[in-house]
Amino acid sequence: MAQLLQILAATQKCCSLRVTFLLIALIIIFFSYKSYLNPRSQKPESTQADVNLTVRERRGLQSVKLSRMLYRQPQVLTPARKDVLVVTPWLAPIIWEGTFNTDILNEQFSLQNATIGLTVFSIKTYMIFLKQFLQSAEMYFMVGHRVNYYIFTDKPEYVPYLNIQKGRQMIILEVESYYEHWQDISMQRMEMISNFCQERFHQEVDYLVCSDVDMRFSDHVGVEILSSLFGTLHPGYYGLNRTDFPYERRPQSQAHIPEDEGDFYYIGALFGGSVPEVYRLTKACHEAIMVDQANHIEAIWHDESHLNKYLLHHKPSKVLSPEYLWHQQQMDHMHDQGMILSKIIRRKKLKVLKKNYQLKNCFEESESVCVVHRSVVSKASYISGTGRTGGASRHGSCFWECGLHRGQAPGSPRSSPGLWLSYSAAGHSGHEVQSQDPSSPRSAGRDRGTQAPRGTPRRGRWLHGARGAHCAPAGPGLVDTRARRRGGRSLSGGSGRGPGGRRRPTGGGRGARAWVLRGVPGPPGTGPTSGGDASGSAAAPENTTVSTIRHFLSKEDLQPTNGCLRAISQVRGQETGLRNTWTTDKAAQRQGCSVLDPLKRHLGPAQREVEKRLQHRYFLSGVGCYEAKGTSWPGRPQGTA
Ligand SMILES: CC(=O)N[C@H]1[C@@H](OP(=O)(O)OP(=O)(O)OC[C@H]2O[C@@H](n3ccc(=O)[nH]c3=O)[C@H](O)[C@@H]2O)O[C@H](CO)[C@H](O)[C@@H]1O
Ligand SMILES: [Mn+2]
Repeated sequence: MAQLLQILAATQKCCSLRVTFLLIALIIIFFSYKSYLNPRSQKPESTQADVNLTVRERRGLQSVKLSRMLYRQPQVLTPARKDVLVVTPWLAPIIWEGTFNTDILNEQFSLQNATIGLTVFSIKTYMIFLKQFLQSAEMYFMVGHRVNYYIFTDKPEYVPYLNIQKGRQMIILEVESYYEHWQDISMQRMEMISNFCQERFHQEVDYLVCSDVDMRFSDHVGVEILSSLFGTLHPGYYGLNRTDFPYERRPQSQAHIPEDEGDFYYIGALFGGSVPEVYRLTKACHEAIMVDQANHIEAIWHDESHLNKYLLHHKPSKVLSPEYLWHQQQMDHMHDQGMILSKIIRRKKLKVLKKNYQLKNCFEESESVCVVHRSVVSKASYISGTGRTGGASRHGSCFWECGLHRGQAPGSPRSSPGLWLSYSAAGHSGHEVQSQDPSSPRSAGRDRGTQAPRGTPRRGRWLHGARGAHCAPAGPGLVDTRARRRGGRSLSGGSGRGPGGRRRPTGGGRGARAWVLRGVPGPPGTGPTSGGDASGSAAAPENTTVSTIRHFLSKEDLQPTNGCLRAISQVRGQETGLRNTWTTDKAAQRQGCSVLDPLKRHLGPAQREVEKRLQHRYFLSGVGCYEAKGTSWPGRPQGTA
């Protein structure tokens, strides 16, 4: 009996031990499963570390450690989307919400240990869009993956300081834009991207995403978009016949596409792929642009036309649906398209910011860039783009003013009349006006925007000389890479040219100045993704966030009160007449579009002078210079079926 009791006790002990072990094992399994099931809940750095280990082990031909994922089985009899085309005839997926599993994609992508480069251009006044673009990218672009932002700008000192996430870098590439017209600047991107692919991208990143700057991310854009070559469907032309696409139709242009060809109409604002593919694309487009230039023809939609030609002959391996680029302003005027898309678009991932294409106002309040037009003569009155009057305006993270002033501009160290534009980060009430005497020889060249024939090399530059003190962006983690790069491998183009020296005739790449801002974990609440103030401006060094761009007009150019608007209308009329390619485009004319050219023939000497001296042509053309008959939306011909 005693023996029996002993055996029973031993069995019980053994059982309780087993139960304890079982419980511990269950707890371990539970926690590890939880994190497998929800990779997004993992910290990006721990995911990366894990993946790195896996990749290292695999590369060293050691054991492969693959994580276990649980997800819904693909339903072979239930298509993910029935309402839209999800694959092209050349078997490239068209990326629509509902067709992919982000967690699987993230996990698989992490195994590649790849870095993504996001190129964006903020040349001249387009700097106004950069902060919001970057802030939103920090929230939504490739979250959890390594990202290099490549910011091409002619004004590195105006690049906003942001606390970027760990594993990300902001690389400011100083390039000189020697073009007067926004169309040229837009096209010049092809050349610059191709140059920098050779120069550095191929060493630094695996994929490139090339984007406009006048946009903001409004939802997640992740690795689902990446492939060797991708383009994005233009929302304005979704579902139209190829004959209605605004391809370049003149056979004289390299971008020419005949009416019986074409798959889709791709938007110029978002494309990308692997570095070698993006290099091929941008190089081919740049070369085609150069041939066109030599033949005195400019494709109807500039780089976008050439992009469309390229993607027709080099089929992209992925196509992004219009969910990736929402253009509300255009949709408002393309009723049918808006109707079609509103039914099928589940998410709007990138939104084009509003630009005021009308003549009425200098600027318009857009989603979070608030712009106030101020006609200041004797009394300070403010007229906002939305019709509000009185006082300055603060909205979102930016504060903007534009207007005329006689006398002292806020914070101006000297009094001079002029049209000026200033911006400052939220939380900063002051203005910094960089004074420049309009009559000084230094300001007579580039800064004043004297007209030069297209492509003419120009002397002088913003960033050297007396204003050097303001030049280098400041801020924690910011490294001027010039020294390192000069000391490193040889750069075929040297360092460009010295102050006052001659610009290289090609546009950027070799020898450009660059600064790198590395993402470091900021104090809690300061990062844009940490749920705090999205402006991230609390720690911003003054020089990089508070800046002013000034434009000078002489007194006689401007009439009181409405002078600003009048001058702008005149310049715009002039510019439109000079530049808009629709005039010669029969297809556009057939669609009832014409160029707004009310003032071209009526320009007197004074107005010509204004036109000559306005260096903010870009800014104006950014505001808009088109008008189409029968619609208030200008821009493109209406693609009615
Ligand atoms: C949303 C969309 O449809 N975008 C395309 C469209 O016009 P957009 O009206 O969007 O062109 P845009 O004025 O935004 O110019 C394109 C880009 O060039 C850069 N930029 C331009 C001018 C300037 O002074 N400074 C500067 O930095 C900037 O990054 C800008 O986002 O057509 C262009 C060519 O006609 C391009 O193909 C754009 O990608
Ligand atoms: Mn744009």
